[in-house]
Amino acid sequence: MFCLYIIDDEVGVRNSLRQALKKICTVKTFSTVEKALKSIDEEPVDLVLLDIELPGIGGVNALKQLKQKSPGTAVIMVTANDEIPMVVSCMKQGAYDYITKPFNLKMVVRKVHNCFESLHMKKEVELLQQKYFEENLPCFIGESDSIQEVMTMVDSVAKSPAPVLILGESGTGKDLIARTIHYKSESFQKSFVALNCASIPENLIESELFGYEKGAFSGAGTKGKKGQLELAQNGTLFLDEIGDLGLDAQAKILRFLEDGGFYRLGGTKKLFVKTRIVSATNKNLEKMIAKKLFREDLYYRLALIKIRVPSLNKRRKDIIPIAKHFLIELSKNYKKKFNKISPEVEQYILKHRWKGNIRELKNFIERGVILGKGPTLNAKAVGIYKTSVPSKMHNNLLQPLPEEGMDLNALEAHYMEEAIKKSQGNDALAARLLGLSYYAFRYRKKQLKK
Ligand SMILES: Nc1ncnc2c1ncn2[C@@H]1O[C@H](COP(=O)(O)OP(=O)(O)OP(=O)(O)O)[C@@H](O)[C@H]1O
Repeated sequence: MFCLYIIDDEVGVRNSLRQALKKICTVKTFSTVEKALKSIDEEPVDLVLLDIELPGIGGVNALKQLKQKSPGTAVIMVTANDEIPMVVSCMKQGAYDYITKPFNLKMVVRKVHNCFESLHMKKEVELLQQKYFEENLPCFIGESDSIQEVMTMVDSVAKSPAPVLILGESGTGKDLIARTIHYKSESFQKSFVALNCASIPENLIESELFGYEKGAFSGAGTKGKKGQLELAQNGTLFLDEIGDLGLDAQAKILRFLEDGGFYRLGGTKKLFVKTRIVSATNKNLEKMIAKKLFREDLYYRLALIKIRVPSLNKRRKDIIPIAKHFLIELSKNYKKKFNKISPEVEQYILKHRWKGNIRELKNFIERGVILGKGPTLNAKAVGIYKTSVPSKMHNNLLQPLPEEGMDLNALEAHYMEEAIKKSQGNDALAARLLGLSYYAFRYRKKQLKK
């Protein structure tokens, strides 16, 4: 049952309203707003009937205080006929509605009833949105100030249909942020369609984006096909790697952003859809504009709202929470019982430069979960070893630098090859022989082959 507060200094008003409304909700009455504000801590309130002429503080200030303390509470102002400017000001401050004195009690009951209905619908939508969110999105972890700022921005842009451009290095979470924007928007029940512009050959991208009519080109088939823009109708089209979009397709996307219209390939009829465009790239679009590889006018359209996702190395506070989150999630996926990261691995994780950002960190943990036994993720499982070579042995290898200089790369290549031979293809062992982490070794091995 909904809970209603009546705040009015006249006992007669409080009593008559209580009598009229007690059948449809739980009613509490207060003579001052201070008393009501204290009570909110113990019993949250759905709707307040607030007298605009409260002695002392006044209705407008009382409304401000109520909204500050309990932003989700609806407020109906109770007013005498001649206070219309004040009512207008209250509505601007977020009041739901107003009723005028002397009351028509039937009308009061109807207004309160309507308000409860809309609160009920709002709650249902919130629950549904939460369900969609949980079903479609993995958990987003981020404690650092910089990622909190990104999330605040996501919350505020989600509600508008404006295009958003997400910038950041590979693996920083741009895709996840694009999905979050969609599932926090009012069109969360509509489609979220993701198109990776880099993975589609240039000659196919336009038909993929805009669709085609039958017989538009050889191999177009007899039926025609909707493009991703149409499939995301009323929802969101996420254009990942937008920096890889060819100039022809850029021109067509620009036209769509200008008037919401487009043509299917081979089509003569202009089609209109309401699809929100969220795009992302790890490229420097401004440099691409200077080289005439990206249209400046499209850039300004796409980047009406720009979100920059910081690299993991710039938000080191998030590294351990994200690693722990992946450990638990991946442990569940692989039916293992990991629940802890050893101090040695934690130190490594904290010091390592995660060039591949969260994706690289995830792969690192996943490998440990697959190879290790648990419950602790230790150095052996993730393939990080300290050198087992006593340091005095290094001294025997060291020679003074020759006058003519030397080729350090050749020296490294020599010992890399020795270690590969000795370990007979076991990279973890070779890494240990050279005092390198598994990943550092693999990286150098790849460089060796180039
Ligand atoms: N804050 C986060 N919390 C938990 N998981 C995250 C977070 N950010 C990203 N991830 C996960 O990290 C992986 C990489 O993220 P995502 O694919 O969104 O990166 P991206 O920036 O779009 O990469 P690319 O530029 O290569 O497309 C995904 O598995 C994603 O779910």
